[in-house]
Amino acid sequence: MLPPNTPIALPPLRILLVDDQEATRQVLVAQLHAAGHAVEQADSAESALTLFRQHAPDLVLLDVEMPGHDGYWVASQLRASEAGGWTPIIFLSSLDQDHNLWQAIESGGDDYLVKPVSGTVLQAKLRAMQRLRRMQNRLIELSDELRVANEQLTRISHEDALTGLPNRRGFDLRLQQEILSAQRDQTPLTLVLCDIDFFKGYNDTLGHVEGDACLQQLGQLLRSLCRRPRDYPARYGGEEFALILPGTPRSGAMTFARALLRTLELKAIPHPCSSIAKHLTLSGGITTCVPDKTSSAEGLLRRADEALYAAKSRGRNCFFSFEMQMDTREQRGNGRLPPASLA
Ligand SMILES: Nc1nc2c(ncn2[C@@H]2O[C@H](COP(=O)(O)OP(=O)(O)OP(=O)(O)O)[C@@H](O)[C@H]2O)c(=O)[nH]1
Repeated sequence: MLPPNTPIALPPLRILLVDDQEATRQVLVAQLHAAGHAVEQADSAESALTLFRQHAPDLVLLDVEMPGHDGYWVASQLRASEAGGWTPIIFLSSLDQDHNLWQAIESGGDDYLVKPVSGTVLQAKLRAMQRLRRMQNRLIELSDELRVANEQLTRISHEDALTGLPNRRGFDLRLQQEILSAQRDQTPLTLVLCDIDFFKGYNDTLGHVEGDACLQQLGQLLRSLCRRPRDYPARYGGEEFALILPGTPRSGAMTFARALLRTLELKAIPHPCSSIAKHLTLSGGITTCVPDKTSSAEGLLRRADEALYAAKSRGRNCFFSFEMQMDTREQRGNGRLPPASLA
C-alpha cells in the first residue's frame, strides 16, 4: 500500500499545444517537458488541424484567441474529424467571462483554464487527464479482448467438435451465401448430402468410440477431397455429411462423387457388419442447379435428401442425381474409370 501522498505513476501524455504566442508556448512547453510529457506545437488553427491528424495526440491544450480561425472553431473541427473517438481538449485563455467558458465547452472542449495558469493547477489537470487516458486505454484493451473472444465464439459455434468440420449452423450460413452468389453470377451450384451405410451396425459392433474415430477419419477424407478453395465440406448431423460445391455442374458433381467412392474403396476402412461391402461405404444425394429467384436452401436440401433416399433404395454405396437421372454406378457403366482423386 502506498503512503497517502505518494503520486501514482501515470504514463506521460503526447500533447498538442496550440497558441499563436511563442512566449506563452515556451513557458508551457517548459512546464510540460518538466512533467515528462511530449509536446507538439501549433501556432495557428490550420497547423493545429494538420498536427492533430499527423500525431493523434492524447490531449490538446488550446488557446482561444488566434488570428484567423479561433480556438472554438479548432475544437469543433477536431470533434467533427474524430469519428467515434474523443481526444480531451483543455482551453487555455485569458478571457475569463462565463460565456467564454460556455462557448468553449459547447464547441467540444472538456475544461477551461484562465491564463496565466499556475503550474500546480496545470499539473493537477494533466494528472486527471492521464488517469482518464489510462482508463480509456484499458477500455480499448477490454473491447479488443471482447472482440477476439466473440470471434472465437462464432468460430466454435460454427464448428463440429468431433470432426473439426463446419457444423450445421456454419453449413446453413454458407449455403445461403453460395446460393446468392451463384444466382448473381449465374453459375451452377452443387449440393451433396451423404450418409454412411449401416453405421448403426458399425457402432453396435465396434462401439461408439470407434464410431467417433470413423466419423473423424471420414471428415478428414472429405476435407482432403475438397481441393477448390470454395468447396465446403460440413458435418450435417450424426453420420450425415454435406458438401457445397460452387461452380460445379452436374457432370462435375458426378465425377466428384465417383472420386469420393473410389477414395473410400482405396482407404478400405473395415466395416464388420455392412451387408454390401467389407469396407465403409457412403450413399449420397446430389442436386445441381443454376439458382434463380425461386431457389432456396430448403428446396436444395429437400432435393438432395430425396436423391440420397433414392441412392439408399438403389442398394447404397452410390450417389444419385435426379438431374442426371442416374447414379454413380450407371455412370461407371459408361466405360469411364473413376479417378482416384480430383487433383
Ligand atoms: N459414434 C457415433 N455414432 C453416431 C454419431 N451420430 C450418429 N451416430 C450413429 O449413426 C447411426 C445411424 O444409424 P441409422 O440412421 O439407423 O442408419 P444406418 O445404420 O447408417 O443405415 P443406413 O443409413 O440405412 O445405411 C446411429 O446408430 C447413430 O447412433 C456420432 O457422433 N458418433
